[in-house]
Amino acid sequence: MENRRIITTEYVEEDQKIEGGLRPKLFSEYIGQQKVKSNLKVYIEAAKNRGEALDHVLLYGPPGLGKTTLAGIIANEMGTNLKITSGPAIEKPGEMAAILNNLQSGDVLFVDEIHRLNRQVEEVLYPAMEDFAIDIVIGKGAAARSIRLDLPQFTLVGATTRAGLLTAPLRDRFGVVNHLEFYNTKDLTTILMRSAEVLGVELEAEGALEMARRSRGTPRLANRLLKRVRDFAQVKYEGVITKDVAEFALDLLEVDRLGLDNGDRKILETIVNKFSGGPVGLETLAAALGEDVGTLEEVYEPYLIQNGLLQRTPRGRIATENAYHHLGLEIHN
Ligand SMILES: Nc1ncnc2c1ncn2[C@@H]1O[C@H](COP(=O)(O)OP(=O)(O)OP(=O)(O)O)[C@@H](O)[C@H]1O
Repeated sequence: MENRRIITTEYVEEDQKIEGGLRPKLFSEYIGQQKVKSNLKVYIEAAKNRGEALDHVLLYGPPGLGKTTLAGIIANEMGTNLKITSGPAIEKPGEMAAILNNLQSGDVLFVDEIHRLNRQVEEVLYPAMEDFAIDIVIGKGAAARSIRLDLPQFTLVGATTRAGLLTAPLRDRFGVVNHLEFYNTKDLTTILMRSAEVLGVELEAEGALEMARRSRGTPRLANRLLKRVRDFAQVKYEGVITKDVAEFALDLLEVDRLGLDNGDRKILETIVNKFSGGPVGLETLAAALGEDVGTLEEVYEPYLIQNGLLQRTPRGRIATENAYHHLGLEIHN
């Protein structure tokens, strides 16, 4: 789909420049997600009191909601180190064994996109998570034997866009499972005000509110929009982001009042125009859009569903009445 660069909630290169300094390091700086925070605080406190590593944590939810950030906070609050890797980056069981073997006592190992680990690599994790040990096979054929290597206590923090994508044996080994939700406008406004302060941008409350509304519940996107609108304000409006500047810039970027971009609207329009409003199966819809099924389901749909624009039914996807209103279309039954 065209024009995905700004609105995509997935990590893109330009985020690297802005995210470093903005990433909260402690719970006190991490805005929103109250349930997740208070849940984790209790477990961290208890683990610290027992002098043990924190139980393994699974974080799931759409991209850009702060899973990596939370893993860093967990390590900071536990007073340990964070090691970061991802499912697709580890191809061989030996690579996973080496990573585990290099951990220090209490370390937090963050595995992003953990559902994308291949089966053999995943199997290395089972004894590591359960008994803090790895089994290494030495020799071949009839002479092969397995030796067990002890590991220090560590905490695995796994992140995935959908918990349902994990195999049952892996999912069962997480003691703490947390779902990250889209942020509300108030929390996003606070995040934007904080980011503006860190970046030294003059942002008026109304401007922040306008951007928050259009950030599709996602801090990563809020920060990216802030940077785009800041550039705009610098060139045209003496650097101050007012409500008018925010509105003008976001309209220009074709991010609408619900935070939808051309790509989102195209999904809804396709259901309406090509499939009479649905129901249409996910794969048929993906083919009609020329989009990957997984991306459609994990990245685009959650926000459209959350906003009552799209419904998932057993017979397929349906564009809701709200979607017709939002697109300015009439419903033909
Ligand atoms: N609760 C929060 N408060 C303030 N800023 C936040 C919060 N959550 C995330 N952010 C900001 O959003 C950016 C993106 O967060 P992060 O990289 O942790 O997302 P993620 O869920 O790990 O995404 P992905 O799974 O796609 O890697 C961070 O750099 C941070 O600046």
